[in-house]
Amino acid sequence: MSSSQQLLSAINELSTNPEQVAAVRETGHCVVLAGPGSGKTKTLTTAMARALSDDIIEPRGVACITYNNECAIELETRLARLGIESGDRAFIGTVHGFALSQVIAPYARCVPIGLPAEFQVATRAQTRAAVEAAYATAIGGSDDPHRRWNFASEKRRRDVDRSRPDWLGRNPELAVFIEAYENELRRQGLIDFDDMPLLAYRMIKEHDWIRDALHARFPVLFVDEYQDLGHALHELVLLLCFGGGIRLFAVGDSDQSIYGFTGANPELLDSLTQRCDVRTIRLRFNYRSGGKIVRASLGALGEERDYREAEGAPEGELTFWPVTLGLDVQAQAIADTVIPDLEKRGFALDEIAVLYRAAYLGDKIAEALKRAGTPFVRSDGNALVRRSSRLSRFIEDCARWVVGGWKSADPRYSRLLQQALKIVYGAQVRPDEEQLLSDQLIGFLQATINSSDTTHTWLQLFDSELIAHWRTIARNAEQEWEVCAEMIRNTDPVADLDIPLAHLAGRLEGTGRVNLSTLHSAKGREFDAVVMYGVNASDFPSQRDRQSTVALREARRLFYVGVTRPRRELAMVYQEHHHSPWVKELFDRSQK
Ligand SMILES: Nc1ncnc2c1ncn2[C@@H]1O[C@H](COP(=O)(O)OP(=O)(O)OP(=O)(O)O)[C@@H](O)[C@H]1O
Repeated sequence: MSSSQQLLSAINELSTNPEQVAAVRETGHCVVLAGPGSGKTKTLTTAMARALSDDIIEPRGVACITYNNECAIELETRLARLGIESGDRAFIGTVHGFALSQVIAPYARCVPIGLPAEFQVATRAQTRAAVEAAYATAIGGSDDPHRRWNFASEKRRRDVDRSRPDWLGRNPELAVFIEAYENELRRQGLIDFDDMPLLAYRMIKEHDWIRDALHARFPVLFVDEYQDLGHALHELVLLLCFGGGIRLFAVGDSDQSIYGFTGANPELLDSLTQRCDVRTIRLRFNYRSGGKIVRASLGALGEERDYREAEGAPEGELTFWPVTLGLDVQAQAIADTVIPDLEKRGFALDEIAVLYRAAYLGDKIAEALKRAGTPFVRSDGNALVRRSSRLSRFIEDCARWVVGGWKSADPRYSRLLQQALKIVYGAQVRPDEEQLLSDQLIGFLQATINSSDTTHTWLQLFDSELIAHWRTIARNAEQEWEVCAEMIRNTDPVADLDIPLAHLAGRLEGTGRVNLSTLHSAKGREFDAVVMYGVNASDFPSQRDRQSTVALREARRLFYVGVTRPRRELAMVYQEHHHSPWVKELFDRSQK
């Protein structure tokens, strides 16, 4: 199908929902507000395809910013289905990636911001040392510099525009600490992660021509998951869109804001809807879940919203699994009883997800599933393939290509090459660079097709044949090359961790794999059945959540994100007579 046919068919799929169609056709600033499963991402990707096809003439394009690499990869996959490849005319990435590759890297040497041409991104050890040095010069005393830096960091993320009175007016000592820290980094030709949007903001604000250059390249800016992006992105949006002529298309849901600890603030999204130059469109239908699950989710949130299931949608099912003891026994019950029960009722393993709050709980479930002989794939901090790392996902895709994907074009080689180019070069690539990288990649992949290597050996080859060279030529300062070394360590055969390459590639004969994920990583995803693990009174909310109203509200939103992931069935697993108070609220509301 050609890309214009793909676009027509995507618009057609939305035709029963006039609000979605209106959003896709909007040509002014537009904010789409809606609950889970209402098609926000689908609307955004279709609007992006339409803008590229109808409104924007080549070589101009669009930029699309989202919260993290995981969301960016998901968007790229959805856009590829509409015939749009990231890189051609579309930037798709995080706000840090945008700041670095579209503003700092191309323009830093043209303006005086104190960065050498060959600046580097500081390592964790370098940032810690800079905090200690800055503390000694700016504050002194016997306090723990890092504890104090937590407060400074919060101020740094919030007070983006330092020409405003708040910068020195509110907690001036922290302002001095921050400036000393940044000077320390600059002295060594370094920037840190939080510097990226801040420096980009300053460069655009102080130099109109940079803003105009961005406008010329990207006349429309798309933002997904706006509620999770912090003050820096919001200030950039105000500068570029309301001061610089770029059109804004943003989607979000304040009820799903779960990144408060990184500086996200759902009020920033709400503030956009107060503007008279922005059209706000609200979507009401939940296309994902059955009516019972939609009602239960409102009980989980603890607030009323005007959301409902799509017409004719089946009710869906809620099941409750009280287990006599704590988390270990609950994990075993999931592996021995809950998942086999779902399987017996026709749910495919790869359409089942077990969700939990932290990676150590993933370890418990993983152990229990191993004992039960059930295959699984993890997306949490202890996963072999980190979903939030582009390099890690690329390595997994290469494994899929080698283990049969080369025959079925799943994944396509051209997509692998695009991924490699983005990882190594970030933005612009010369044709000779592309050719060289392609030769290396295809050479390695073809040489390892059908080899009998295990994952560990194959990763070692990947590291020595590709990564070793790529890290010497890379222009993408954001890259985490150590991810491959970490994967090699995590498949160490001496510790009995090695697995067949087909396992890494997710190509095991005859069966899919259960998804294990933290609630944070489950954001934006959907499954036929979701098992919520450890919904105990002491965990939802935890002692820590109870310490402030803000933390309690965020914990509740996190619970809500989990509850809104299933299409057909939601299973709650908890300790008998010790369930979370939210379980009862959810059950009561589902009955109405
Ligand atoms: N108009 C529509 N008709 C039928 N299905 C739709 C429509 N819009 C979206 N969907 C489907 O609904 C599901 C949820 O869509 P999508 O992931 O875009 O929602 P979302 O609002 O981004 O969800 P969340 O905020 O929970 O991540 C997807 O399976 C999508 O294909």
